[in-house]
Amino acid sequence: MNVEALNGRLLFAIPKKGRLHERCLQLLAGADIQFRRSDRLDVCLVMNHPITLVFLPASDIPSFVGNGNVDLGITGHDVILEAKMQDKVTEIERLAFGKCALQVQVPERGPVKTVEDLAGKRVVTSFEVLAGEYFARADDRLALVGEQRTKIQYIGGSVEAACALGLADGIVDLVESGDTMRAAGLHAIATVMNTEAVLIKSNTPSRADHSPLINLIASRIAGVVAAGKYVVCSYNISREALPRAVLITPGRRAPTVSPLENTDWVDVSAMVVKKESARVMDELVEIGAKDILIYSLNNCRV
Ligand SMILES: Nc1ncnc2c1ncn2[C@@H]1O[C@H](COP(=O)(O)OP(=O)(O)OP(=O)(O)O)[C@@H](O)[C@H]1O
Ligand SMILES: O=P(O)(O)OC[C@H]1O[C@H](OP(=O)(O)OP(=O)(O)O)[C@H](O)[C@@H]1O
Ligand SMILES: [Mg+2]
Repeated sequence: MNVEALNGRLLFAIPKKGRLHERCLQLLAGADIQFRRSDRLDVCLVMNHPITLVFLPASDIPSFVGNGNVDLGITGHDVILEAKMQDKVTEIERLAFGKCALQVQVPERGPVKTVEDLAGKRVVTSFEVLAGEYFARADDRLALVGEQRTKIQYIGGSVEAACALGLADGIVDLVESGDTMRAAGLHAIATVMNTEAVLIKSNTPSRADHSPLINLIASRIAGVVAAGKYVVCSYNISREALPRAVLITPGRRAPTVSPLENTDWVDVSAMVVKKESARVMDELVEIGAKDILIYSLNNCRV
């Protein structure tokens, strides 16, 4: 890769592996950001925009973006706070994937039942900053000082094994389905924070002004995210029941209502949150709607 080739290009950091990688590639495809990544190469030119993609570990992306080495990035909200970069980056868009919770976990069959029981003991985590802040508050509440305070130890992975190995009395780690936690004989006793993947930009871009391109990419990505969250619901309803129907499907701005030829019925279509579409259909049936159809969206701009 020729360094010259990077000049003037927007640098966009993408997680190179892990839980966020595959979903990021889908998002780039949906936003029509085209590239060919040769084997193992972590820097790659986008063919149809003046953008260079940089593939990095998710936890390194906040500081690259925050320090202005990279203009734009996708990573977890959790690792932005862990890297203390929340004042150096702007979260442009929540991406609705990579959702999980950072939780305090202890052995299911053990003496520790609460955060207060665990305070002062040994906690192992990959999130030493967030866990440190959380337990510092607990220690302060309990007026623990010096050696009495919670001992936070960092390990890079497989944190869930720490209690069984005798390294820790509790851990702070991410939980999505809870399968990892349960398999390790642990259960959660508190939530430090909830997280999801976010699109971020640097507050101190160190190179050319890429604002128009950043806005274009952000708008395309927002469209792909919205298309995954909404469906279009269309149905026929009598004019008399229309006011009730509009309450059920208010749309994002307002529903589209078109008259049906030679009847006192109308055809209504509106965007509906995907997760709520079954309930919405039930309610429409109840007020006499007919021919209720749900369409999924490939892409949209809202
Ligand atoms: N089980 C999960 N479900 C949803 N999101 C997750 C999960 N685990 C991690 N994440 C999110 O993904 C981010 C990166 O974590 P991940 O474990 O995927 O990366 P990694 O540690 O670099 O990769 P790997 O674990 O494959 O070595 C986390 O900071 C969090 O925001
Ligand atoms: O609640 P669950 O659905 O089981 O997901 C939680 C697990 O996912 C992540 O691990 P990852 O797969 O990244 O492996 P790692 O521990 O090697 O990072 C996280 O560190 C938890 O261990
Ligand atoms: Mg991991």
